[in-house]
Formats: sequence, structure tokens, C-alpha cells
Amino acid sequence: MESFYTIQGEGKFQGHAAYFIRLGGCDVGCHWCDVKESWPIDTHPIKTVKELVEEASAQPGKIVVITGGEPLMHDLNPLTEALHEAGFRTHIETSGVAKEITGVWDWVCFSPKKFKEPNSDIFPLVNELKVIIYHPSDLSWAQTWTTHLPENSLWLMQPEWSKQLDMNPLIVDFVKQSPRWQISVQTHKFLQIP
Ligand SMILES: C[S@@+](CC[C@H](N)C(=O)[O-])C[C@H]1O[C@@H](n2cnc3c(N)ncnc32)[C@H](O)[C@@H]1O
Ligand SMILES: Nc1nc2[nH]cc(C(=O)O)c2c(=O)[nH]1
Ligand code: SF4
Ligand SMILES: [Mg+2]
Repeated sequence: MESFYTIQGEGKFQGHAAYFIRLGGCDVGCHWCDVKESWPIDTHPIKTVKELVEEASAQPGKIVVITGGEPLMHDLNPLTEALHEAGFRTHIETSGVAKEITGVWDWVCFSPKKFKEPNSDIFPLVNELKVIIYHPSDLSWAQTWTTHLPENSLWLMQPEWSKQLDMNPLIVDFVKQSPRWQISVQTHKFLQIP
């Protein structure tokens, strides 16, 4: 759909320069999704792996974040292998909804959704769980995922952007009581960058 060089706004790598590749196509249907224009799979420009790697290589940053849409709708082996060969770290933002988990990853951010079940094959690969908190009931729903994940995974709660005034106090209280969890906020939106 698009690619751009910016600052990772969310999660463990928040604040780091990163080249984002946003792949078109998603059928998960989150009603609060902040990139609904990414949902169609066939209306976006098509680029080759070589073009994407060349464009990323024009920037000094060494992290590439593959997002979407739902990037795992695509076979990500060729792209991630080429990015590794070019010396990049490969990071993914995914709901885990996929027929197959493809790609070679240095960092996997798994953001499960109530609207569609993820492929459980992703569980052992997860570095960072990032649950979006839209409603108070999402606090307990978030906790249901942790038992599936590697012991050293990070557990993050991120307020849904339009609900942050209501959700932030709940998330803050929760993390103070359950310090295994951390807060992620969408810092790029405060910085007014892509
Ligand atoms: C747009 S999604 C694309 C990647 C993948 N489809 C997914 O959902 O993980 C990128 C990240 O933004 C989060 N996100 C999307 N809309 C949001 C919103 N309105 N408020 C907070 N986070 C949001 C998603 O949960 C995900 O962690
Ligand atoms: N700056 C910035 N950081 C991000 N982290 C995850 C994003 C995403 O949409 O996947 C995102 C995004 O869209 N912009
Ligand atoms: S899975 Fe990700 S891209 Fe798809 S609708 Fe949900 S937030 Fe948007
Ligand atoms: Mg985003």
C-alpha cells in the first residue's frame, strides 16, 4: 500500500527510526482500525521485493517494520530473506490471522483481535503481545493470551486512540497492580508523524 521512513511509535522499539512497509489487504474487520484504507487487497500499487529493499536501503535506519493491513495475508519469506541479506532487522506488526505464518523475524509484535482467531503457530514466535484496550472488558480478555506465549515475551496494553481518555486510567491502575504488564501509547500520533 505504502512505505515510509519514520519513527516506530509503539511498543518496545518506540522511538527508533524505522522503515515501514505497509502491505495491502486485511479481512479481520476491527471497527476501530486506524488504517481502513489498507483493507482492499488489489487496489494498491504493486512493488517487487527488489524495489522495496532498494527503497529501504536509501535510508540510514536498519530496522524495517512490515505492517498492513494484515501482512501475513502474503508470503513474507522472499521479502524478509532479502531484507536480511541487505543487513536489516525485520519486525512485524500482526494480528496473527493467517493461513500460514511466513517470514524470518527479529521481532514479532502480536496484536490479537476479538473479531477473528489467530493462527496458534504464531505463539512461540511472539516477542511482544500488544492488546488494544477499547472497552473495560478488554483488560481481562488481554490476560487470556499470556499463557500461550514465551516466558520472556513483553505484554503491552495500548489504548484505542479514540477511547484513550476513558481507558488510560483503567490501564494505569491495572499495570500498577500487575507490573508484568506495560503500557504502549501511539507516540507517532502525538508527534504528528506517519
Ligand atoms: C493497523 S495494525 C496493522 C497490523 C495488523 N493488522 C495488526 O492489527 O496487528 C498496526 C497496529 O495498530 C494497532 N491499532 C490499529 N488501530 C488502532 C487504534 N485505533 N488505536 C490503537 N491501536 C490501533 C493494531 O492493533 C496493531 O497493533
Ligand atoms: N510511526 C508509526 N509507528 C507505528 N507502529 C506500528 C504502526 C502500524 O500501523 O503498524 C505504526 C505507524 O503507522 N506509524
Ligand atoms: S487486523 Fe490490523 S489492519 Fe486489520 S482491521 Fe484490525 S487493526 Fe486494522
Ligand atoms: Mg499505525
